Amino acid sequence: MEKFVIVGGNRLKGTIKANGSKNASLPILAATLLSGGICTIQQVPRLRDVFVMQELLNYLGAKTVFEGNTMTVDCTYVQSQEISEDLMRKMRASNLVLGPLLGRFGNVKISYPGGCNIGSRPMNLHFKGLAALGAKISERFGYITASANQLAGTVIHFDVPSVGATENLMMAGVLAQGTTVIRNAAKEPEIVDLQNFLNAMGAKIVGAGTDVIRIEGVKELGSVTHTVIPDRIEAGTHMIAGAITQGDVTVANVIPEHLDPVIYKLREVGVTVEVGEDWVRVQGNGQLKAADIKTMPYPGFPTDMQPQMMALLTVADGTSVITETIFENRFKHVSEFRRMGADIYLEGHTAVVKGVKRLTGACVEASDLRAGAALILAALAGEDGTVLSNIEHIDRGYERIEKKYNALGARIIRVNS
Ligand SMILES: CC(=O)N[C@H]1[C@@H](OP(=O)(O)OP(=O)(O)OC[C@H]2O[C@@H](n3ccc(=O)[nH]c3=O)[C@H](O)[C@@H]2O)O[C@H](CO)[C@@H](O)[C@@H]1O
Ligand SMILES: C=C(OP(=O)(O)O)C(=O)O
Repeated sequence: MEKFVIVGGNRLKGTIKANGSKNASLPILAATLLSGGICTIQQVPRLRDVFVMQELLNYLGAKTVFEGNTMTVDCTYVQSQEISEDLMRKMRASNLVLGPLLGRFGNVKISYPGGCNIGSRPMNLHFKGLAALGAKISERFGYITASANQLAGTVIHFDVPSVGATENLMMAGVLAQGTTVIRNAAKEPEIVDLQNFLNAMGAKIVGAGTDVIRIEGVKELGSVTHTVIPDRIEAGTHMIAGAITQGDVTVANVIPEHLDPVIYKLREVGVTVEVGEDWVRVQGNGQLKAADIKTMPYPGFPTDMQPQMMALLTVADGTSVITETIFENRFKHVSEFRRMGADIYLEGHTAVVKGVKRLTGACVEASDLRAGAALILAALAGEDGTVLSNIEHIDRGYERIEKKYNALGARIIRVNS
């Protein structure tokens, strides 16, 4: 098992480049299953979840080549529409093959996906939407079977805006007969990227980025080359690395608008943030001030940045209130922060964080991807050394994060023990 040994106390300085977005790459790679040709996807991050998606595509009969950050996917000869439980359990985003396989082949059998333990993460909205398009859905022994001779467009209204359900429904709707309308759709930038990818393949979708998405069904989809958008969550994590170490960090390869919720919150906390065309620069200004946060669907403050922002607020002057509204179990990092000397009171969906002068080193565990990233940030600002275990969670979403931070002056060693 690998661990990180982190020596805190160094100010991070310099430029760090964000990779392509994990959460945009995964649905786009799943969407290649809809193509009768070869798709070339650029700026794909080399992450554990992406490798799992590649394994999934190969398992289904696709031919994939992943060189550098470009993945070529040929789904011409995809045959299988049934996926083993072992493979499905490797990540949450494996559920994104449901829509495209059903749309193209009219038949799919998968088990429930795995993924980070941050909440119950049901799939009822995916199933309700697909059933509204005419699919017959059944569940038996943990397996879900969906079938339809021909999906037919209709109006779907989500109870809550779900990113994954919006993506699955878009991918199922592109080859459906007639028009599919998704109301109360999720508005995340990764959904806009998926729309752009599908449209470049020949789909007719408008409205991604708003809460109404309209899809005119087409007969087939072709080949395309597409560049994935930069990862706003990775970029936001690096911004906090600059802020929490009172450093001076420029994050390159970003779409600043996607970072607005983080930029405005960091300014409220007293951090200087300069915004360029495709970069942001973060400078620590001495004292950090408390601020309240409520996670919300985009363009609200992202739940995927909540643990990292909590790390920053543990050392801010005053009391911050953090409310998690998206996932009911996304506070597992709190007990680990406490081991590092943080003063946090937890009640239900709310964490009350009283800032302390400094965190101390400790032996802590990453319970999930962003909790792990947040513990790195806390350790960078802490006194002494921290040993962080379960770092395989972090490798799901960050490509060699220790290498990037060490280039800015951090001291993080990956050890095997
Ligand atoms: C690969 C990927 O893109 N993952 C992101 C995606 O996850 P994911 O797509 O799984 O998250 P959703 O947007 O679906 O979840 C949002 C909320 O909807 C609920 N829900 C969802 C589906 C459903 O059928 N029924 C239901 O009730 C969930 O429990 C949650 O409370 O969006 C989340 C919310 O921004 C992010 O944290 C994840 O990083
Ligand atoms: C929760 C996340 O991812 P996933 O939905 O793939 O578990 C995340 O990226 O923070």
